[in-house]
Amino acid sequence: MLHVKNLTFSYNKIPVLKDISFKAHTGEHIAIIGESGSGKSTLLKVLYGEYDLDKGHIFWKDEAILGPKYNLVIGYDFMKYVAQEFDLMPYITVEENIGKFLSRFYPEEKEQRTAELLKVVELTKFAKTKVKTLSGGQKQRVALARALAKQPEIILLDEPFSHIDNFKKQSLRRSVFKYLKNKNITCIVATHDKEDVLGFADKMIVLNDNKIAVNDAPETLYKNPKTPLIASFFGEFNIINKKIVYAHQLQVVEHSKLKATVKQSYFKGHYYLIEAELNAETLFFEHYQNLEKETVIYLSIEKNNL
Ligand SMILES: Nc1ncnc2c1ncn2[C@@H]1O[C@H](COP(=O)(O)OP(=O)(O)OP(=O)(O)O)[C@@H](O)[C@H]1O
Repeated sequence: MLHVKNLTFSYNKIPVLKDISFKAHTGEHIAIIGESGSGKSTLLKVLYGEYDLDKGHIFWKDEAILGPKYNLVIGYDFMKYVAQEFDLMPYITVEENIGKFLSRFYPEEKEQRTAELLKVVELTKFAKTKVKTLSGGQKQRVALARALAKQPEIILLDEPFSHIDNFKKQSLRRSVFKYLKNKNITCIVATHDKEDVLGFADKMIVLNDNKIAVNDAPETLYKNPKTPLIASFFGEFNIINKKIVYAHQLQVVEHSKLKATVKQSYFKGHYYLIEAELNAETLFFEHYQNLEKETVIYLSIEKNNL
């Protein structure tokens, strides 16, 4: 288990992370979310032992994770970290990069393991390609596979699919997260993308104002978003009568107290997102068809429609 206790960290004088405490059990998947600059990447780096803490402790099982003041070499064998900037070896092939840290003394095992990981990151076809000729997304996948090569007990992933196109992203995400679960590898993912969280994360930690605002199951937070920051992670929402109402919870009805005027319709695939004006405030709702500008409509809140 990863145990973070009252962690405070600052680069200079002002703390970027204040009094952070949480646990991650073996095999658990924890997502770290928060606005840009909220300290997600910093938290991962600190967990990896890249910096010394101002206060607090980090433990993996019984071992304290310590920063450079105590460790000549940063990092631990049981932990891998995939940063946003991946430092691969450009002049060797994809499979050589992945196999780099695997023992040469067991060539068959090395080959098998490399093939397994190439499959997980969907790069089998590129095994013999030199890394310098790959795209950003392909390089990101090599970095992931390389981190998994010597199976870690815990992996820290910073925006792991940010460079990967939408065609590949869904299946790759499923493949990588399924692999981590099957191997019981604890995984901490910093992300902006709700698709990395919903359906995969056991817990979601929201960083705000340098602290943990909430730490709970994504489903619980989605169904009962206590703050606009949490709701905004899941999608478009409105504040109506001081309550958070997702855009998809509003329905057009024949008559109601919520009378709005359509200002814009955005095609979103299986629905349209409609921007409307209600009491001089902008409001968003989802509708099955396009609505003409200046159409007057009435809305009702379907609280059960989550
Ligand atoms: N090496 C550094 N030295 C000084 N300040 C830093 C350093 N790295 C980050 N910061 C500051 O720490 C704060 C948190 O940055 P961090 O990169 O952890 O945020 P983030 O939530 O990961 O952001 P993003 O989502 O944009 O990647 C920011 O205010 C940033 O400017």
